Amino acid sequence: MKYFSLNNREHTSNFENAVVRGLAPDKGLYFPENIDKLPASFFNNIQNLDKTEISFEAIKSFVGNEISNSALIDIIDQTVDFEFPIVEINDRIGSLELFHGPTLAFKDVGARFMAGSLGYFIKKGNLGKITVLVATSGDTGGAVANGFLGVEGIDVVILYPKGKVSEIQEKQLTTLGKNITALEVKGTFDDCQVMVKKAFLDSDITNERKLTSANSINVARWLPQMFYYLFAYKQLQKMDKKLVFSVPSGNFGNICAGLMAREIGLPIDHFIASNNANDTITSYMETEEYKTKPSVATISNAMDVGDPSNFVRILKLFKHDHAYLKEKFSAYSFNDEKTKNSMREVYSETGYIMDPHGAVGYLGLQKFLQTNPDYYGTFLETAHPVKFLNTVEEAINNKVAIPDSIQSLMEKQKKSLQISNYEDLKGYLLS
Ligand SMILES: Cc1ncc(COP(=O)(O)O)c(C=O)c1O
Ligand SMILES: N[C@@H](CCOP(=O)(O)O)C(=O)O
Repeated sequence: MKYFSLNNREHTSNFENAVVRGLAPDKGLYFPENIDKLPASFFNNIQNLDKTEISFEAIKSFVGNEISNSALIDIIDQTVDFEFPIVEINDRIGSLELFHGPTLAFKDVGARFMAGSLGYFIKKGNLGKITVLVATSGDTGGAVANGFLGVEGIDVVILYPKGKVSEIQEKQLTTLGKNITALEVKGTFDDCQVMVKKAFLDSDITNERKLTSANSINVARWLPQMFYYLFAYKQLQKMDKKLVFSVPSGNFGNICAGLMAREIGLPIDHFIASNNANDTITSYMETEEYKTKPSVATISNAMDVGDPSNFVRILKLFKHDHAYLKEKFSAYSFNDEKTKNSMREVYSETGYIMDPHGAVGYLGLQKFLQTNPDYYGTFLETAHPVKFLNTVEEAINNKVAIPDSIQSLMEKQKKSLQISNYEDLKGYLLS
């Protein structure tokens, strides 16, 4: 499959090179040249397909013949070896739980698929050592650390904003050691993301080290996030209403993967980007003017993003047609108080515990359904509530059971290096 840079159509790449580079040489995000629709027979037969078969059909045209079918199936098998259930909240709303993987957040899918693909290309070719640079506002870091731990030929360097991730998130990305290094940045997630993108264009660094990204800018991190929308559809196919998904959004990679799943034929009528106080896209939908805003800290910290990377891909998917975008895509923002209230209400009414990100997704869905009675809605529960223990326990006024894996993680020693600016990052990468 051929990809091109969204900054300049002339910059093209195959899948392997897009994965190995992360970002195009002009700093643009890669986008597939062709998007093939899955045949109607795939959806008619979906009840008879398992997770690996569904994922393989969805991704194979994006990979082309660059990974052999049997290797691709192995990578997918290892990527989706946990459950993706939809839990009913009421007769109009379900929660698609994406937190049953090893780091308890939806990022495990993309991180594992990318680790498998990059590992395959390293083994096959003569690529030498690769440094995977990643910026995280909380969950990507842990998932990438876990997915790439011990992968031959890869060093991982994770940048995270100091004091702005939860205690469990920080432990997940700072305690593994081996080929994983965590850099604690004095600043916001957006600062981390800017530094990562700058490093790709810095020839002093790229002459010394081969760099790629494990953020959703990388097609191998972004595209497999389509899988769980298809798994969800398998569970929802029986519904006799139109379907809408509400996606708690920060960097917009997750919702953009859902929109790509729709593009390959998934019959989802509408998508909602549910945001916290970081409302760059909510404002864009009202004004049609894209104005980045400095990110503000919220209780749904992994969505504290002021300049979401993937929105350009969404505009491309909608061919820059604002009227078409508005018909199929809504964006709403909610503050922390509303988020906590919804966690409390849903818990007291149903006993279901939402994490703060899922709660923002729930709020967006609730708002949409108020004026759209002919839909059945699913919100994505993107992380396990235990990852935000204090916030959740305070909101529901009750204790959350802590899994054994988290108990032992909390006893491990955090190891990180402190950096303040780009020069510090450069110094580290050249050292
Ligand atoms: C728990 C959780 N929910 C939602 C998001 C937002 O997802 P995206 O950045 O793909 O919009 C993130 C971070 O990516 C997250 O970690
Ligand atoms: N919320 C993310 C931010 C980075 O998003 P990504 O999908 O582009 O990696 C996080 O948890 O780090």
